[in-house]
Amino acid sequence: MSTQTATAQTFLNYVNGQWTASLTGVVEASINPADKHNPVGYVQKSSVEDLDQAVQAAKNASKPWRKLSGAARGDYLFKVANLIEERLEEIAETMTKEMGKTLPEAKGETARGVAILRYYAGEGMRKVGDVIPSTDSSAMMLTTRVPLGVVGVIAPWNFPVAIPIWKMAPALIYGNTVVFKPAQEAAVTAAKVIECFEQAGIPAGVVNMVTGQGAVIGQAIAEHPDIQGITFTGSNAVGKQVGQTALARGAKYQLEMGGKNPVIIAADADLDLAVEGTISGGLRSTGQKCTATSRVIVHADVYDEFKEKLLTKVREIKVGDGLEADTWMGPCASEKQYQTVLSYIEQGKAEGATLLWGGLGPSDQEANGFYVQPTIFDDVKNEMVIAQEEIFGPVLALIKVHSLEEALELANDVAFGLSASIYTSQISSMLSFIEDMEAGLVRINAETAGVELQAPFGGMKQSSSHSREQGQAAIEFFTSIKTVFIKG
Ligand SMILES: NC(=O)C1=CN([C@@H]2O[C@H](COP(=O)(O)OP(=O)(O)OC[C@H]3O[C@@H](n4cnc5c(N)ncnc54)[C@H](OP(=O)(O)O)[C@@H]3O)[C@@H](O)[C@H]2O)C=CC1
Ligand SMILES: O=C(O)CCC(=O)C(=O)O
Repeated sequence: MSTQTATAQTFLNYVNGQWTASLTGVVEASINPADKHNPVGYVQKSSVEDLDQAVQAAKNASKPWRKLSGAARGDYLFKVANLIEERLEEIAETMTKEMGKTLPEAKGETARGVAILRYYAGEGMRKVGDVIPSTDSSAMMLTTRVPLGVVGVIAPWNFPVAIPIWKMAPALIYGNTVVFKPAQEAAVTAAKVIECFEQAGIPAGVVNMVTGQGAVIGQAIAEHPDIQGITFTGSNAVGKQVGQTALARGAKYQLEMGGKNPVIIAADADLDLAVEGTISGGLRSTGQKCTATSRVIVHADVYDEFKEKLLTKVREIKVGDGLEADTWMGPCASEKQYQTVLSYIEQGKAEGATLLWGGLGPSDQEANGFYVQPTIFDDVKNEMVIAQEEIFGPVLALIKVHSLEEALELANDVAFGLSASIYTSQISSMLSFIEDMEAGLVRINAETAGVELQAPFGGMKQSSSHSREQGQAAIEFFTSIKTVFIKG
């Protein structure tokens, strides 16, 4: 699994049931964004040859795994869930050190991973098909489902436990084997999750992990002729490339990408609740959620009051190392993310938006970590870049409107359609919002983030490839329907 050096551990790939060093012999440091001079660990910078070995192992393991009963596959997932639960504190602490979210958030996410595993373990005992009347009265017609074969999982760093699990658990329960490429940024956390699969005794080759650069390992997954399905979460640019590569060779693919999620604050909203939801939706995890609130569309009648209440609460936010008990918001996950956020803040100022609060890293911590203060822009116009592009940082853009119709028009006037929320007490406004909002997840009097594992999750427009993950919806991606006609 790992070797100890004087400073930090080195984590290996997991291929065919063995912890294996990359053929390249090259490792990369995984940086702690709150303490950039102390790596959390070293991970393999693998080559396409390493990936080929993992795919071969997954291919070899495919038939025996597919032949197991769903209940037997479920038993393995229950064991993995128990092992992650036993190591919850350690895994969550690694996550906080590796990508910066606060320890309570990391613990919550790890517990969510456990719950997802248990949910899909149970799926092994649920129905997979229907009986459909045939026009031939002496025949029987039914549907069953078969796995795709080998599934490639390309995961981001922002939910390093939950996202890989919500892709791997359904892949496995429906009989697929897996080659997992975590984000290099969060590969130590990923290795600890994979250790739990190993400890659960999952057969060799059923789950494999290869770390390395996205442009090398991720691209090779998209291109590999022995990978039949690819599930991806990350940026739009990379997602579309993965989708096009998969389509060109006839592989199935699923993409979950960006968002530019609005919250609408109606004139009749409970403003305290709306402030709470805007802060939690926009700034938790340092705004690094695809479901994070980034546009705050407020009715003119309550604009000033809402703004004052929001400012009062945002001023109280303590930014710091996510391991410290009094920290509310951790650093950006990486230097790249930090630079991206700062450049969007500069762009907002240059475009003429008014910087109400934040905009800089707290100076005493800056030298050691990638900190950005929670940031609020006022006087934002929908055509500004900060109102159109995903920032993936703790930046809120306030936009004033004069009616619900105008709010909905602006809310929909972006390329994305992942999540959206409204704060209102009027049923008619709720109904208009549900009907007219172009988003895969619409939430009333609740923040834009916060996905429940048993419900379908995915976006409209540029936010996804239009499939859905999680809950019962996952079966649609991870299986193919086979229609069976039996004539006696
Ligand atoms: N929807 C979401 O939840 C997420 C959205 N994003 C958005 O993307 C922006 C950039 O973040 P970033 O981490 O660079 O996102 P990426 O899309 O680059 O990364 C997501 C995953 O794809 C891999 N990858 C990178 N390049 C390729 C490629 N050519 N082919 C296949 N896989 C590849 C990455 O590997 P590696 O990182 O190891 O190189 C990682 O595992 C963020 O600012 C945010 O806007 C980012 C993360 C999650
Ligand atoms: O809001 C959530 O709970 C999930 C967010 C998510 O899926 C993501 O950021 O990729």
